[in-house]
Amino acid sequence: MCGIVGVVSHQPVNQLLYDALLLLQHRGQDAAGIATNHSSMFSMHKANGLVRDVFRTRNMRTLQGDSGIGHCRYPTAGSSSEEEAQPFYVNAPFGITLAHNGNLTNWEQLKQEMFKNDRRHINTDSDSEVLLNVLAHEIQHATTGLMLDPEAIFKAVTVLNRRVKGGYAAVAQIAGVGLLAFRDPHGIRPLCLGINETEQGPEYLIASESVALEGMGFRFVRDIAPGEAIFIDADKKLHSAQCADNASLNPCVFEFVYLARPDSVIDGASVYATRLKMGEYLAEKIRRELPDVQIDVVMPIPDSSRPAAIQLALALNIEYREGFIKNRYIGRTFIMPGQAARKKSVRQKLNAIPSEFKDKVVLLVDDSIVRGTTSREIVQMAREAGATKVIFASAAPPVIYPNVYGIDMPTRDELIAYGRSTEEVCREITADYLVYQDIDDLKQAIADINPALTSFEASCFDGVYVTGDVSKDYLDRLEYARHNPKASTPEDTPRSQLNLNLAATEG
Ligand SMILES: O=P(O)(O)OC[C@H]1O[C@H](OP(=O)(O)OP(=O)(O)O)[C@H](O)[C@@H]1O
Ligand SMILES: NC(=O)CC[C@H](N)C(=O)O
Repeated sequence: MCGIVGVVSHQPVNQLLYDALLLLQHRGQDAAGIATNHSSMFSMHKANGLVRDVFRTRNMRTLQGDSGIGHCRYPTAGSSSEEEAQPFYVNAPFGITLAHNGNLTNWEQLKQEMFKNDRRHINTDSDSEVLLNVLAHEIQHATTGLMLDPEAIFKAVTVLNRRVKGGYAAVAQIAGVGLLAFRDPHGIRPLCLGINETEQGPEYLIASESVALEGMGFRFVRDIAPGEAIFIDADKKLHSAQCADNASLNPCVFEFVYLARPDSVIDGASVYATRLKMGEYLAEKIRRELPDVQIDVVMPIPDSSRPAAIQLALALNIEYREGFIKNRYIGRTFIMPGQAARKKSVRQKLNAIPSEFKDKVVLLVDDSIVRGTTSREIVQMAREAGATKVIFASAAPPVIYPNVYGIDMPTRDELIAYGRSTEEVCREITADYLVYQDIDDLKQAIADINPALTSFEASCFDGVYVTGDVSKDYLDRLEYARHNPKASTPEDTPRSQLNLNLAATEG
């Protein structure tokens, strides 16, 4: 779940892209990058770090042009090395830069195809570099001569959508030609379009979340449809086309649970409103499951669980208090690479106010329990602060399957609920009671806000992979690669493993 942004303006766009990335920082804290286009030249700067640390004035000065793209990264494929920071660039055809949010499930197979059939060299283990090369190859094929019209671009995206599997929302810029944005045919990752009417004509901003449009003074126009591509040409004229054979909307439920900012609206549903609803449904379950437990106070684990906790307290008519204070200078711990960094950060990030806990039965509400790093520490901290009983409630169901579409939960053994009953997880996190949201209630909480949303990508909870290419073998291989990082590149992967992968992705 990286943050992506693309803009076509009448003014220099460097500051606008920087500010938009700051608004998307919660989607990726590992690396950031901007590429701008000035006539037929690109300028690019990218590095590991937060947006505010990556760009210095001298870098900003070099980012010239009135259109460009930006990215903040949370790695899902490859590594967190600087070479894999985005945007990526290829020089042929025309010169293209690309920024991608999501994860391709067949990137290794595509990488091999690119090399063997298309003679394209891919220099990293990033699936996003593969996506760019597929796009470049298909644009090359769809074009004759030096003219590149919207029809050829949409044809290229149509073929790309047939070749590429997984979750992807992308913005790409073709040097001197225009800005392209596209969303995968299952509509897993979000992408929306905004407009700013000026005296010189309209300006367009495309971003992962609506918060980036509003924050930059653009008016939200609409979400980009699954399988749709939008192209804004050099004259700033917008073209759009459906580029998928069988498009269907299956937004990722984890965007609503945790990833997105609450003030964003994704696919017609306010993230904040869906989190309130999650709190309501969770309250009903607590009422059913713990009818005899006298709870004194409801507390959120800041930040993401706050709306659910507020509404839950209201529904149960229990006092809502903030017992944990978050250090606002520590980033989001779930999206940090490495378990050691995550563990250390929980206590640095959250501190308890003892008077709020002393001699109380507290109900702690979190948006989700993934590895259990946060909940384990938090329950202990609540007890140390004087709570007599600690009840833990999760606004999302148990996470038991890996996510392969852009959230870094790749191996089952990292997930605390994998292979454990609710009682066993409760024991692991040392809580007195543990209540998880039901999956149907989670989906309903989102559908209550936008009834047009009838299907979701909820694989980490229900094991249903909407792209249809993720088999048990595939997941086994992913785990093997995760546990044996040296063997994770196709060149180093044992032959048998590679065959397994190709069979899994073809099947
Ligand atoms: O079970 P775990 O693996 O610990 O993951 C779940 C936790 O991680 C997130 O917190 P984070 O600090 O990332 O973000 P937040 O401030 O937005 O809640 C989330 O809100 C949970 O508290
Ligand atoms: N979280 C994401 O969207 C990651 C994008 C891409 N797969 C990467 O690892 O850079």
